[in-house]
Amino acid sequence: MERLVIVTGANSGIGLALCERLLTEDTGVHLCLACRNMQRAEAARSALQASHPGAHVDLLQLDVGSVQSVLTAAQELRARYSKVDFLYLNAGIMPNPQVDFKALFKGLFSRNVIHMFATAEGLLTQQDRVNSDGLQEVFTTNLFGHFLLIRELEPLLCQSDHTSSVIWTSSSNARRSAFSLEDIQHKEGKEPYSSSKYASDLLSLALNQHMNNQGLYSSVVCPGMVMTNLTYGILPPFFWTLIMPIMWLIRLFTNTFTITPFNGAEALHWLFLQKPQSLDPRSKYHSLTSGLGKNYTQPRKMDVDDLMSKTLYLDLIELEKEVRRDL
Ligand SMILES: NC(=O)C1=CN([C@@H]2O[C@H](COP(=O)(O)OP(=O)(O)OC[C@H]3O[C@@H](n4cnc5c(N)ncnc54)[C@H](OP(=O)(O)O)[C@@H]3O)[C@@H](O)[C@H]2O)C=CC1
Ligand SMILES: CC(C)=CCC[C@@H](C)[C@H]1CC[C@H]2C3=C(CC[C@]12C)[C@@]1(C)CCC(=O)[C@@H](C)[C@@H]1CC3
Repeated sequence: MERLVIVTGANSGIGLALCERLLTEDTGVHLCLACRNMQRAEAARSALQASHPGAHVDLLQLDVGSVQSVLTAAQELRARYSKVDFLYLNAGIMPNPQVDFKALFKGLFSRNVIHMFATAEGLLTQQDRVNSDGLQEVFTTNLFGHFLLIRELEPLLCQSDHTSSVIWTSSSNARRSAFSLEDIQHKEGKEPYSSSKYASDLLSLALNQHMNNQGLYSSVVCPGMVMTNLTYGILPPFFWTLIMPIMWLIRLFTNTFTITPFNGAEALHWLFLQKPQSLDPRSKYHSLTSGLGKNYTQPRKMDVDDLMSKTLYLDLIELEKEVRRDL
């Protein structure tokens, strides 16, 4: 039977590469590209249909950073479809990134150099802002908008005799110490990206605990270090041109430098082929590329605990009530 796959942030980078790979895997797949910019979404659909003539590709206007847009988009999805098989929560932002060059230089000569290049730990800060809903923009885009979307799509995701998969594009940059239950939106700190990705790891665990019995399964993925609009935004273009040979060299020493969106989409694609019941809710599934260019997926245990994940889940439900009240 035709499977319906919704991908947020599908017009570029890892999301678009995933769509290409899914259509190559299964020409019968029914894709829905959920994007904030319809011109870019149209361009993505044209590219997909050029390489896969006759592919079934729908478009949906969705800005996950806006509560009203999520509610409107979910209403449209409920009107269009009777069930959802895969929901890839992939849209994400890292606004105004700053690289700590002192830490980078120090790290280059430390024993942690591989870890530093795999996770960017201690290297990156961002400048967040408050959106028109009065919420932190990174938190809303990377986490809360997607949470709201799941809640709104429950009738399509949770059905008897049917399982559905929700797959978060998280990151190895997710770090417990960047996240606080006292400040889930990360209003205070300078690492909203890391905080939001750690929150998605926690939330995925909670979703499994609350919703497996309704047929919904959640997983998290790290695509590795991929050259996309998000990464190109971190340094000026001339700098990237300068260090690109170094990036390919680093790839020989670490399997986390997947570099191309096709490689980065490896674990997202791999999860499409698995039975959701067979997956480990406490593992993050990493896209990896060997020095010789072989792609593979590897589960790695996450640094998450049940109490934190449950508390975050309840806090998000509370926040959901508040934003609905304020609409
Ligand atoms: N690149 C990397 O090395 C890594 C990336 N990731 C994660 O992968 C995911 C995909 O990013 P990547 O492909 O790298 O980067 P891109 O910038 O290419 O893709 C991000 C996508 O998200 C969309 N998006 C951003 N904000 C919104 C919004 N408010 N509503 C709807 N769509 C939105 C973008 O749309 P638009 O074109 O309109 O901006 C774009 O399609 C992100 O979640 C990112 O955090 C994780 C680890 C590493
Ligand atoms: C090669 C030299 C000398 C400099 C480049 C340093 C950084 C710009 C680069 C090193 C590790 C990278 C990295 C990411 C972005 C670019 C780096 C900081 C990510 C943060 C991108 C988004 C993610 O989610 C992470 C998994 C990436 C981790 C590694």
